[in-house]
Amino acid sequence: MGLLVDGQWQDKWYDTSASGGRFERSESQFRDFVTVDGAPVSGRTRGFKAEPGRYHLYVSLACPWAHRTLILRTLKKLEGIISISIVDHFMGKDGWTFVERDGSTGDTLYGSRFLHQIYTKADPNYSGRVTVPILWDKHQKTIVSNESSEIIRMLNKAFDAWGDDTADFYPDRLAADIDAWNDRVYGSINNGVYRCGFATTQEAYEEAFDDLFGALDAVEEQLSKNRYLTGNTLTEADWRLFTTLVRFDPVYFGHFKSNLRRIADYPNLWNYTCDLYQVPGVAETVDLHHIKHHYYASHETINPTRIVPRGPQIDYARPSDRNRFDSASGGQIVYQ
Ligand SMILES: N[C@@H](CCC(=O)N[C@@H](CS)C(=O)NCC(=O)O)C(=O)O
Repeated sequence: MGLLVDGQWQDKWYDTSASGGRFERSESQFRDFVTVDGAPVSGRTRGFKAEPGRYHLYVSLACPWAHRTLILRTLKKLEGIISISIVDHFMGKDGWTFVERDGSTGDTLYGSRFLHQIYTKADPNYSGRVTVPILWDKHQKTIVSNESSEIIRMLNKAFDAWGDDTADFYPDRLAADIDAWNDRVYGSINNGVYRCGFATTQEAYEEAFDDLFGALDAVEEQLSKNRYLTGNTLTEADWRLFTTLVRFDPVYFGHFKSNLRRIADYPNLWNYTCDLYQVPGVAETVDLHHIKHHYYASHETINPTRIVPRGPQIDYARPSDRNRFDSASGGQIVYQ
């Protein structure tokens, strides 16, 4: 674990001393957009045109933020349009590294050893964390974006000339609702599990823990009445939640001490997780070996022995009860 300072790699764990033991995620720094016509979006100066074969995703199969981009790439049928490199699951003193094992591909573009070399290729003086995912432009040899929430918006719309233009995970009519769920889910759940796990004071941990389970209760309630977060349409908000839920029982419950309840203890959240897992193509994006080995082995301050637990036994492919919601009924429960 480390970061770049003026283009130089430094091995450093997160510093929570200035925030009362609270983990605060830093803002992503590359925030440009691929657009259909290549014009920069408002407020930005760099423009990137959507073209097949031009862009590349650097991802970790362990990372929930990168996982979102893999799911959108699959569901929008962009596998042949946007290539990928998968980093190793272990993140040690060199940060994310490229090793070919357990399904990791190495850096298929440049053969680099470390992900930080991709950041310094884009900006030799970069200062900041070296995170996945990265959307890379092979033409200009630069990072377009390292912010997953914005990368998935690009994958959803900009490549429709080649991908599946019938699938829209951010429809205009639901945008406000999706944004509202994203806000709640990001702070309390997606980042909430990290706020529990990386807290370094009891107070910071308990604050994050209460917030996390309060939000999970609210989502459970919503999912008792609707198949998906915003009703009967599967949207980006669901995929953003899913990548945390699928890691919850195998990792966050134990490793991050997020252990008031398992997802399997919430009838609606559990069936919803299985339902989303069973959407064609999604199961292939879930790699529990990478997920468990990454967290348990990489976070030495939390798990100094680096032992990866064998359990729990978990079956996301089991039948779910979510088809009790009939799409024609406006999200009301229809018992069969
Ligand atoms: N806001 C970023 C967060 C990405 C992120 O934090 N990724 C983690 C992996 S799960 C990472 O690469 N961490 C390395 C580090 O913080 O040094 C996004 O959503 O894209």
